[in-house]
Amino acid sequence: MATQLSSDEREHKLAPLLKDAGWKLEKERDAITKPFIFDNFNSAFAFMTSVAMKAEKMDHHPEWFNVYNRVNITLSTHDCQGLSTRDIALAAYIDKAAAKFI
Ligand SMILES: C[C@H](O)[C@H](O)[C@H]1CNC2=NC(N)=NC(=O)C2=N1
Repeated sequence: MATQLSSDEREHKLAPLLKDAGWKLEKERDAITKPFIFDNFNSAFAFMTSVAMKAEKMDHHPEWFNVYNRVNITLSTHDCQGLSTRDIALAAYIDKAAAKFI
């Protein structure tokens, strides 16, 4: 069972994503969000496919919204109603995957 990030994890694992990697905390709940822009729909969907495969392996799924070349992603852990280390791990994968398709 996932548990919410501790204050130590927020300081050492979450803060770098917010400071350096373009993720933002949502205002109304404990979640992080980031917009991605690709050259076209094909690249956006290839990226989404890569993230979808990883999400299935992790049994941890993004909330996302796609229009043509834009993908807005929100991460949070429903099981603990907030951010967990699973979101940190998926965010790291997402940033790596995006770099291949942007
Ligand atoms: C039953 C299944 O393991 C759970 O519902 C998984 C699936 N994917 C999930 N994804 C996310 N983002 N949060 C969860 O708590 C979660 N739980």
